[in-house]
Amino acid sequence: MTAETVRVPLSDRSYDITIGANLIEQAGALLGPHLKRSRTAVVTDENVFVTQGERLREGLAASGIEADFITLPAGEATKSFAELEKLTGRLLDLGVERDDVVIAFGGGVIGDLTGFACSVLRRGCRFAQIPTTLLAQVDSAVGGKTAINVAQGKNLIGAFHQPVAVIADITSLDSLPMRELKAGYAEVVKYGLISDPDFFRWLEENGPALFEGNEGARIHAIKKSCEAKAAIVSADEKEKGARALLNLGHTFGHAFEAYFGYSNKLLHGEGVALGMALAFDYSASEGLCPAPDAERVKAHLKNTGLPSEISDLNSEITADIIAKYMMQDKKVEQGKLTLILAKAIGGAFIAKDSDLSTVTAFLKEKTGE
Ligand SMILES: NC(=O)c1ccc[n+]([C@@H]2O[C@H](COP(=O)([O-])OP(=O)(O)OC[C@H]3O[C@@H](n4cnc5c(N)ncnc54)[C@H](O)[C@@H]3O)[C@@H](O)[C@H]2O)c1
Ligand SMILES: O=C(O)C(=O)C[C@@H](O)[C@H](O)[C@H](O)COP(=O)(O)O
Ligand SMILES: [Zn+2]
Repeated sequence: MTAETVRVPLSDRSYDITIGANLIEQAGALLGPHLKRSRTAVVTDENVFVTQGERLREGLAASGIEADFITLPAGEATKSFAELEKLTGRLLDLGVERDDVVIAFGGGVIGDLTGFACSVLRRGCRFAQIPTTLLAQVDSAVGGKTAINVAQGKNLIGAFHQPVAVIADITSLDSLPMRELKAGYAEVVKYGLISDPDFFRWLEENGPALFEGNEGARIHAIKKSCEAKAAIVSADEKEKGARALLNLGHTFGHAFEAYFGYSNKLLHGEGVALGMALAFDYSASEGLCPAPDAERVKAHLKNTGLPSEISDLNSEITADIIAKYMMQDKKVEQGKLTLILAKAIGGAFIAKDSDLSTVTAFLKEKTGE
């Protein structure tokens, strides 16, 4: 099967996303043109190192590139100040230079942390993304948002820093646990819900094939997702406008992730799934979206095994706690919430000046308070 390429056009920061099977074996050939010397640092996590590390070492060595691997703990808690400090120290100890290309090899946690470290290392060094989760292949490896989490909220300390290349090897997904695959799928569904009802319908029909490992279905879903994200990012790199649409479900979802302390009680994609369900329900409750559309969204998430109601979390969270975290969202303007709502499946829009008390009342109904 030949590889597909999606371009992210961003003037002098443009890059290609290469999507296909067995690309890790070709990593040296794909990244070689970006490297100024035949040595690189690879940042990864324990699980990826064990399941995929040797493939990458050999894929680089095949082109004469030597790699120093830095292996971090797996999981969301790694997107922290403490790990950032350790990682930048290790990259400096290795003598990584501004013109070097550090490779982020893993899921969104590794990509976001490594990208952020590279944005500040010697005031900015280059990096490439080799995403190994579905979530990272369809979303986090693309677009240049990098960040760590803090107690106040998700991704609150970060920078925009674009990679020089993205290599999405679908065969890396073969070792990914099903729960992670499903969490990543939530971000795929997001693109259908934002602006592509036909793609949402395709997912309703083909989601199961994707989970069963059908290569064609995986490549199609990843390519469609990357095309959608590339179009939005190239039009609005720094989220001054339309890029906020990519945040569908995130103002709610990030609040739940922060409440659970960035633990594996709730994965990012699971939070996004629940957040999108709430965004559609809230839109319906405000008379903005037909109720059957909200029901259809929730049914698809539920059938996939993703959370679609707050009660699915089995927690003591209250509407006020959710609202407190929501107010830390980066889209807040002059003390007012910005939400991504929908007028239909495929009809998401940006709602500035969203009223916190109306949202809190809606959440109270949802939590049963
Ligand atoms: N920058 C962005 O635009 C953006 C977009 C979406 C999400 N994110 C961020 O991405 C993060 C979530 O990313 P994620 O879902 O990839 O989580 P993750 O990076 O924690 O990876 C999920 C789990 O899968 C394991 N893993 C990864 N690849 C594997 C493989 N091929 N085989 C076996 N195990 C593997 C990891 O070790 C980890 O345990 C969140 O922090 C979220 O905020 C960022
Ligand atoms: O790329 C974007 O823009 C997104 O919003 C993609 C999201 O899926 C991603 O989770 C992002 O990190 C959230 O952005 P944030 O600005 O709310 O932290
Ligand atoms: Zn996300």
